[in-house]
Amino acid sequence: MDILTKIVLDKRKEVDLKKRVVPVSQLEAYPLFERKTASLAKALRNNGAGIIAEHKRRSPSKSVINHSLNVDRVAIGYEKAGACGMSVLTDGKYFGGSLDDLLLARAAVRLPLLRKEFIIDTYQILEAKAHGADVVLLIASILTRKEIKTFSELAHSLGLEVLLEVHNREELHKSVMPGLDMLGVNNRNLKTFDVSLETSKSLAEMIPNDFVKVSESGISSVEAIRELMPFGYRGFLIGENFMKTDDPGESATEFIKRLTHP
Ligand SMILES: O=C(O)c1ccccc1NCC(=O)[C@H](O)[C@H](O)COP(=O)(O)O
Repeated sequence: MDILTKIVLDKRKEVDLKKRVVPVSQLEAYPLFERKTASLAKALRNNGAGIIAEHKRRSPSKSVINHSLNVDRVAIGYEKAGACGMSVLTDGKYFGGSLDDLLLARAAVRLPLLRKEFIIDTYQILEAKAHGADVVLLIASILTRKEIKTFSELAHSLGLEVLLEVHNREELHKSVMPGLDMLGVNNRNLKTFDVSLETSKSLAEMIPNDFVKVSESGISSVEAIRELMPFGYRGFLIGENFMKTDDPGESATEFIKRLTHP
């Protein structure tokens, strides 16, 4: 069984259990549920650097990346660096994240926050809103077209934006529809973990121009971003490259400085 299938099977069990402990009515009563969200799409359209900096402790492809940092310090560092937004991995089993990470990042910064999660149930979208997210990730390979439509409608009704992630042409054709805010191309094949920027380059021209294009994963240099910009990408999701250092905020600062002042 490939890792993505395994993650999704575990996620279904996890969500079923959570629903019994924290019912929707309780999520809707969280103070953050009423919060007015910020727009990541707008920030990416208006900011030359377009960096979405990620908080990621470990991953199936790299095991341990960094377990010694406080998420709020990382968030403050990313905000000071000039990132457009922050991605917070909330999966516990495979990435060492949690919804508390999202809450702590929310308390620390005003940056648009992406809940990076394997969303397979509307419940997780309500959870995202209740814990301070501005954006949810929908992964085309684990959802039907109907689910993508229902989930993005729910997200929008809560004021959340949607970043839809694809990895190939079939996923793109299956899932492009009005109402998505950003379209992300993941350079990492989530089944084999192979990473190639060619994935972003080859899919770029098939993405309608009304979506903000985001390139995700395996970006470790300013040169990579310069290669991707001519293909229309305005957002660049970077995790490991910042998180593997002792000070991800400082690392993001240097990176954005080099990008914007060549
Ligand atoms: O990162 C992984 O190993 C991974 C494995 C299986 C599913 C998802 C995975 N990562 C999620 C992401 O998409 C990345 O964390 C994100 O794009 C940042 O990537 P990177 O800059 O390469 O850390």
